[in-house]
Parts: sequence; structure tokens; C-alpha cells
Amino acid sequence: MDKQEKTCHVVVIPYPVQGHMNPMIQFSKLLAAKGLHVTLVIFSSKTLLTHHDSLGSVKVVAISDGYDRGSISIGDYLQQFQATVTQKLPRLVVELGISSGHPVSCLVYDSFMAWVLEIARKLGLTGASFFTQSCAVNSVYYQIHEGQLKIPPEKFPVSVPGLPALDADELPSFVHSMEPEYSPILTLVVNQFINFKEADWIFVNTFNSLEEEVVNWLENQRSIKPIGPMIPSVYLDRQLEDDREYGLSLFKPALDGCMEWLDSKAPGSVVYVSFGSLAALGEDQMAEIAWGLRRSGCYFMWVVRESEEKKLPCNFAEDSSEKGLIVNWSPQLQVLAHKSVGCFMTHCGWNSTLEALSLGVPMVAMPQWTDQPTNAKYIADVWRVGVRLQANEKGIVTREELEKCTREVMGGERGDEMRRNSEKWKKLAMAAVGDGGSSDKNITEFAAKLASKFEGDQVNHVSS
Ligand SMILES: O=c1ccn([C@@H]2O[C@H](COP(=O)(O)OP(=O)(O)O[C@H]3O[C@H](CO)[C@@H](O)[C@H](O)[C@H]3O)[C@@H](O)[C@H]2O)c(=O)[nH]1
Repeated sequence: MDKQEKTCHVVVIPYPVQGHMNPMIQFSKLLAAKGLHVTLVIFSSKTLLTHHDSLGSVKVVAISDGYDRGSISIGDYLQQFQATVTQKLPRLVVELGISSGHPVSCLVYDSFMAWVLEIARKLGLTGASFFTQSCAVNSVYYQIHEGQLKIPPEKFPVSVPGLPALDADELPSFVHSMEPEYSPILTLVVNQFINFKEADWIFVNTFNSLEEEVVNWLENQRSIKPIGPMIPSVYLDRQLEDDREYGLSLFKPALDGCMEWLDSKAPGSVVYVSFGSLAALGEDQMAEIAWGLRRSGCYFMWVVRESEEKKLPCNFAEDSSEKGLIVNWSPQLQVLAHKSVGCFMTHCGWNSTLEALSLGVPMVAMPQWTDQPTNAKYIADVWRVGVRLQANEKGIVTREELEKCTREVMGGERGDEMRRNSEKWKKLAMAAVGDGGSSDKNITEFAAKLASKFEGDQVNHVSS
């Protein structure tokens, strides 16, 4: 292959869970569309993926994450994962450069794997960290890392620059619940900042107008690049043709069944319910959701992952079949984009939140843990596109609460206001990723600077 044909090559490395892979896969596609050669690394044993060699023009390679089945603590998994990747990644990167004919210039790694920057440095490559959670949540972790926020906090509400005052149940859960099993996760989220100021690029899956105040505040600490929302462009600005596939599904979506069922319902009449790829609810809570949905009188489509199915009340799916459809996994974006969906009852994972905002769907927020309580605070009080369900003294959201809030969002004056606000955020999301929008400009700038550095390096290489 001669010099002319060489293209700047970026290797993208998401942390192996659904909520991290989806946005980074989307980012990979956009980089490829900007003319870069992109390879995506997936970790095969943790993720039950269908085998892909490529996603559009993005090449996919799979390596082991060092995990061999059986039960393992989060702490042990993380340690093993880091050791395996640190050992395998350098050789893989070199081999990818040789086999593709395009030497690798840059590693874009999940901020959960901030230690990849060291590998990039040893290989003489650009290192870019990609944050998959909101800027507000990242800012809380940054404050902890900098010693500005002590945990557990001494008093509430907590004040963090650029954020509204946060009560205990509005902070990311690891900040105030000090259960020992979560301590490795707290370390993980705070360690996203170990080399925050040294990484060459910091990308955040958000957009300027959505989190303006906190983006500006963090921007004063070091340059950050909001590049979101990372959603297939067919749902937003249609910049990429045929860009309908989203990420890689860990589970097989019930594609036809869902869409046919939605087609048969009136506009705005369905509550879509999903708690993402990880959350596990208690049996009591599942029963309250089930009866609350039934009492709301609305049609509902509820994603209950296979591992959670046994927690449903006896015969609930069969007995509710006139009003409800229960599926193990849905094509979520297609569902949210469907005109029959009137609201989204969500655990407030950041991707689900961005997806609902970008498609203009109001939310009933039922956060579970990690960053979700803070996302719920923004949904209800900052963006005003939903209500947050309140748990009782036993920590359960009752059927009455669920019925009341669902009715409020699906109809009524407040529901109308939320729908109007949702439409506003949808337009702003579209503007951010559209041609010349704030997120689009950041991606274009990255691709152009990387390509120009690569060309410079090629010239130096030839002349030396
Ligand atoms: O039936 C379903 C349900 C979900 N999804 C997709 O799966 C992703 C789920 O992501 P997210 O909403 O962020 O939830 P989690 O899977 O729970 O993601 C984890 O990772 C996120 C990003 O770091 C965090 O914000 C969450 O709190 C954390 O639990 C989204 O893209 C959904 O579109 C489907 O395609 N079909």
C-alpha cells in the first residue's frame, strides 16, 4: 500500500456494557463518516454479542476481557479486566495498523478505562477519553476526585458548581450509600479523572445547550468536547444515510412484534416502560409496577429482561394481554420514535434519558442507582420533561404513586407542559448534531486535527 492510500486510523475501546457500547459505537460511525479509518474493539466473553466483522464502515475486532464465567466480584472483575487489556491492547493496536495498512494514530477509550492513556502514551499515540454519563454527574465525581466534595457529604443539600443544589437522593448513589460492595465502583467513577488534564481530548455524550452551566464550569478546568447526543442520525439530522442500527444489542429485540403492536394503538396512548440493561428490581417492586400500570388504564409496553421475568406476578402477562405487551428486549429507539408512545417510564440511564429527550418523549422517572438519581433530578426540575416517582418509607414506589404520576404525564395540564418542553429539547438536540451544530463542530474539529497531525507525521516519516 503506498503512502497516498494511508488514512488516519482511530481505535475505539468501549467498556463492555450496553450503556457504554451504544454511544461509542455511534461515535465510531460518525468518525468513519468524517473520513477516518475506525476500528472498534469489543470484549467478547463478557458481552454476548452476535459476531460482527464490521458495522457499516467501522471494522470490529473482539478480544477477551479475561473473564471466564462463574461468579466474580466487581472489584476482581475490574482488576482482571485492566490486567488483561493492559497486556493485550498494545500488540493488538500494532497488529491492526499492519493488517489494515493504516497505522493507528489515536485511541478513543471509555473514561471508565482512563488507564488506557498510559498505553497510548507508550505507543506514541493520541489519547482521547469518552465519558458516557452526563456532564453534571461527571462534575460531581470530579469534585470528589479534587477533594472538593467529601463523601459521604456532611450536610444536605450538597452544592456543586454549575448544578442545582442536590439532596441525598438526587446525588449519584455511590456518593452517599457507602455499601462496601460498591466501593470498587466508586473508585472506578472517581478514577475517570486520574489523568483528566493530561488526556489529549475529553469527549462527553451531552450537548452544550442541555447542560450549559455545568459544561461551562468544567470547560474552565480544561477543554472538554460535548459531542452528543449519540443517537443514529436517522432519528435526528439524517447526516448519515441508512444509519438506523444502534450500537450492538446484548439481547435480541422483539422487532416485528413490538412495532405491529404499536401500530395498532392510537397516537400518544402507550406508556413504554424499560429499566435498561442492568437494573434488577425486587419482586415487590415489580408487582407494584404491574398493578400500577394496570390501574393507569393506559396501554403499556414493558421490557422485562429474561432474567427478571420470574419476578412478575403470576400470569400477569397473559391476564394483561389486552392492555399490555411484555417483551424481553425492545428496539428502544424505534419504539420511542413511534407516534403511539405517549411517555417513557425509565430508570433514567443516561442513554435512555438522551434518547427520550432527543425524540421528544416525556418521562416518568424511576431511578435505581448510579448516575440515575441525578438524571431524574434534571428530568423533573431542570428540563421539566417528566415527573419523578417517590418511593415510600420502605423504598418502594407504590401502585398508587405510579398510577397518579403516569396519568399526570399522559394527560392533564402538566403533561401538556412536559410535551412542549420535550419538543423544545428535541429541536435543540437536533441543532447540536446537525451540520455546523455545537456537537458536530467538535467532532469535525477532532477528525480534522487528527488527520492533519497524521499527514504531518507521514511527511516527517518519509523525509527522515
Ligand atoms: O429493551 C431495550 C432496553 C434498552 N435498550 C438500549 O439499551 C441502552 C441502555 O442504556 P441506558 O439507558 O444508559 O441504561 P443502562 O443499560 O442501565 O446503562 C448503564 O450505563 C449508562 C451510561 O454510563 C448509565 O447512565 C446507566 O445508569 C447505567 O446503568 C439504551 O441505548 C437503550 O436504547 C434497548 O435497545 N432495548
